[in-house]
Amino acid sequence: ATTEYPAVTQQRLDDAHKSTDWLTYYHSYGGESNSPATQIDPRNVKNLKMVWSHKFPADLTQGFEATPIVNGNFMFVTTPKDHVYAFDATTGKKLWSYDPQLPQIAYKTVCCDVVNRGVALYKDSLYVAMLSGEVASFNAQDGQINWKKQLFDPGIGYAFSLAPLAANGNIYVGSAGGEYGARGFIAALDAHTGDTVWKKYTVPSPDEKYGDTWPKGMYTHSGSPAWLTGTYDPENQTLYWGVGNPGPWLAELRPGKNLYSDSLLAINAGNGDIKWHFQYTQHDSWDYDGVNTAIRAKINYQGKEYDALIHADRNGYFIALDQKTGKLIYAKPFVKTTSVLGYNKEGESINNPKSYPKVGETIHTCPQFLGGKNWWSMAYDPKTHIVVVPSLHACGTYTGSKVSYMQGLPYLGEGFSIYPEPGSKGYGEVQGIDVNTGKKVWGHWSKMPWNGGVTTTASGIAFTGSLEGHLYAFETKTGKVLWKSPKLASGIVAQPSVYEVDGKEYVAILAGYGGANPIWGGPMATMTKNVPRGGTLYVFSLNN
Ligand SMILES: O=C(O)c1cc(C(=O)O)c2c(n1)C(=O)C(=O)c1cc(C(=O)O)[nH]c1-2
Ligand SMILES: [Ca+2]
Repeated sequence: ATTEYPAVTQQRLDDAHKSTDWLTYYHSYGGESNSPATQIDPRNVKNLKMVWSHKFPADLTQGFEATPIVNGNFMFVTTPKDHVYAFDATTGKKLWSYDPQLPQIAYKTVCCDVVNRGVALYKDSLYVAMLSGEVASFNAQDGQINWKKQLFDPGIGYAFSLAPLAANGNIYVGSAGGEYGARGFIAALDAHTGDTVWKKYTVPSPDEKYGDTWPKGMYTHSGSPAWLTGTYDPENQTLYWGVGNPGPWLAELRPGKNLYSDSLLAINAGNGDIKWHFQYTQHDSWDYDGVNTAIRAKINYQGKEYDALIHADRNGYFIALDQKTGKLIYAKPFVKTTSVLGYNKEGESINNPKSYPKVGETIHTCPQFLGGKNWWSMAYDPKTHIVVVPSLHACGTYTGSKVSYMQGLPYLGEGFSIYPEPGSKGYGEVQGIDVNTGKKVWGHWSKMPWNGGVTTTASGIAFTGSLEGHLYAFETKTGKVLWKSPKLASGIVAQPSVYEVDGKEYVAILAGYGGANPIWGGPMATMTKNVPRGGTLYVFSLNN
């Protein structure tokens, strides 16, 4: 029976890493995507059975990318085109749903499918950011709208694709639009009223610090979006938020380091001030968005303890940074890397001059633009100090072309193609990486790309789904396949969530192939053309 909605207090969010709910995008503020649940363990996981499923309207044929968010026995998911659904997490009974019926213009400047990655919860409310530029607050219990705010006009270059982050009375969002030259921003809205508390552009204006890392006048159409949810340290109220690719893609048109493109920002959550930055890729010409999650982790590297941030970058490096200073601890390639050759003592990327395309010229480099890993959440199990990373082994060509900025139109100046990384056993590899060394300890290969996010549990399991449509349970420590679900109705590009209600543990996953790969993947997309489309939510549990 559906009960009263339990308020998501700040205390519950601060303690979310210890919770068997799934209250926030990465389960916890630290970004671990690691549940303390242990009822499903490596021995009994083979007995998992589907307990309920929900098929979404058949006209939603795009990518289902949301992580199911669970509070008590309420589960919330979003679908392509920003529909919101609330279910009873134990029975699948639909409690309420909302279709914003976005106008066509809302889909105009969306680079990589009309996706939504999920909701944020705070107190009695639920928050969604939409492709149209709206951020909306709902009563989580019944779906009544509290407020709606428009942060930008649809169709001019911006979109929201991310799940918002809730902390200390604020709702944090970041913009997409790197492929349209839309100058990126991160904003804090008052959770109660929706009023903007602060808004910070990711590219400084000429009079601000680092404004001189761009040619004069370019900052107004500089890309550098912030399209994935950041992580957070509640103790010193610092956000760790990634910034995407600079615009246009063709670096030749914008001499300089182009800060803060492809960087991690440590941000004062109260006022938006930048405490430090680390630029993963300077002067990017390959769409190596630096938005991928930076997980807070205690590591021991070469005999020294660090409060670190660990991150698998699009540029192919697995990176550990010092949380306090943003200084580089290590950077180790996890796929073949020929654009960025390494990092110097100052922590600057050393870029291969031969990997820069010029107008009318073609270069080959690795990884290609979707990166060694795209936005797909990795999961970190502190007990084994292993992080499980969905990686992509692909290289490609880039050809430079002339481009000028036009509001609302693509701003690339490059054409591109994709081919398999020479010598690799497929496009996809789920990797177990020991954060104390930065080195791979196991790999599970697949011919097709692996675009599913990962969730680990305290019992030593890593759950993640394949494009073939199977949810897998790997042993976190060894990569051994412990269980594989029957083939689901579509391929998986979302992250599972794990939760308990009334002492029973469940695993939830959205199947519904889509996202960037089928749109931009060329031959890599062609090999996935038989993956059926359409979204279904599946929930598994032990039959006891
Ligand atoms: O620069 C940007 O603003 C931006 C936004 C997004 C997005 O919002 O989904 C993607 C990308 N870039 C991108 O480069 C990319 O590879 C990508 C993949 C996906 C996806 O959902 O599968 N989104 C995006
Ligand atoms: Ca991009």
